[in-house]
Amino acid sequence: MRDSEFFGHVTAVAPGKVNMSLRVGPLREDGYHEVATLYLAVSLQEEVSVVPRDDEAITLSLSERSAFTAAPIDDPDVDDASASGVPLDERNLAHRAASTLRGRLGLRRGVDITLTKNVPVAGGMGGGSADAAATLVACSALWEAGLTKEQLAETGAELGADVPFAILGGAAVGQGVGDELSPLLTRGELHLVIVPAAAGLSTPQVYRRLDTMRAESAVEAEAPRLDPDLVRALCTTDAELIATLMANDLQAPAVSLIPSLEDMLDAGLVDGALQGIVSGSGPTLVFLARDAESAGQVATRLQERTSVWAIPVTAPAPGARLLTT
Ligand SMILES: C[C@@](CO)(OP(=O)(O)O)[C@H](O)COP(=O)(O)OP(=O)(O)OC[C@H]1O[C@@H](n2ccc(N)nc2=O)[C@H](O)[C@@H]1O
Ligand SMILES: Nc1ncnc2c1ncn2[C@@H]1O[C@H](COP(=O)(O)OP(=O)(O)O)[C@@H](O)[C@H]1O
Repeated sequence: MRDSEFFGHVTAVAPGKVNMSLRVGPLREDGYHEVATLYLAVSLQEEVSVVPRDDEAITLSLSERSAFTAAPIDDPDVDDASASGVPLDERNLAHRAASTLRGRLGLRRGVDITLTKNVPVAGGMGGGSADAAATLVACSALWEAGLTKEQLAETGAELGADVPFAILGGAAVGQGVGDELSPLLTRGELHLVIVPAAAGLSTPQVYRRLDTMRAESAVEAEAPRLDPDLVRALCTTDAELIATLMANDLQAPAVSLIPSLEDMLDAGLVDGALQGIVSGSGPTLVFLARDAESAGQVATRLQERTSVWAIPVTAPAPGARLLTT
């Protein structure tokens, strides 16, 4: 009897991410934008358990240990899949991951998937992508597929632009639509504070708002490019220097959709953060702190003064990996 059959389940984890820099080029014909981004995996992670079934069904449930299940704000422009919180059907990225991998392997096996969501939903931290990454890793082990991380990342790229990074983890430059990764060798640790918002934002909606804002101000989008000083500063985890170079082209559109984010960004700086930006497409905010002690203080002060939830995290964190087999 094989290990996975003996235990009957496999559990994998995958990290949420922040974009320490996100530069967005013009809208392409395929509806995507060319990006140049500096991904950083954080210690907030999703957990996915898979149990084999006797039939071919793929089922999904949310564990009671989940910290987040919130739905995003209503938007008539947004399709159902993005407007219904965490869908527990074939629209869920974990479901799609299991189904895509099964198809690639030519298998007809079913699986029960349980998600423990610790990354804010629709928050710009790639929680769904982390679920997909952890599902690929867990199902690959359960089905004894013998695939490399690179092969899993290839399959992941079919599911979403951020999925390959959730498999890789650590720190990386992302190009193309965000799926062409160059891993960075970093030394040291960064201390961040994550501030989730009460409601989420739809990623396509934020990209669309950027296009509209650019069109209205007659700004021609240029080919996206990362500041090489920022990449160097990240490799040496030089928090002071990173703080001066963090940037996000999706911040202005996210703030225009949720104006109160601006006040919260100011509050974090008043409370001692070196810098604060919107994470990816938002609305989660990420503050960079000088060290662990400072991150704890920023989080405590923000919570006391504004009654938001502020979570100190560390980075870089490892990519998707098995907890048990
Ligand atoms: C903005 C970023 C920053 O890392 O992530 P989030 O902050 O949402 O997590 C990414 O670009 C999002 O990645 P991800 O959420 O995986 O995107 P996908 O599911 O592949 O695409 C959702 C939609 O976002 C838009 N999109 C995504 C990526 C990209 N480079 N250009 C785009 O215009 C497209 O409208 C696409 O249909
Ligand atoms: N496993 C999943 N977890 C969360 N949301 C998911 C998942 N699968 C699909 N979705 C859909 O994708 C949207 C964005 O998910 P998420 O990855 O949390 O945010 P973001 O793209 O901002 O990082 C959600 O609003 C939801 O409708």
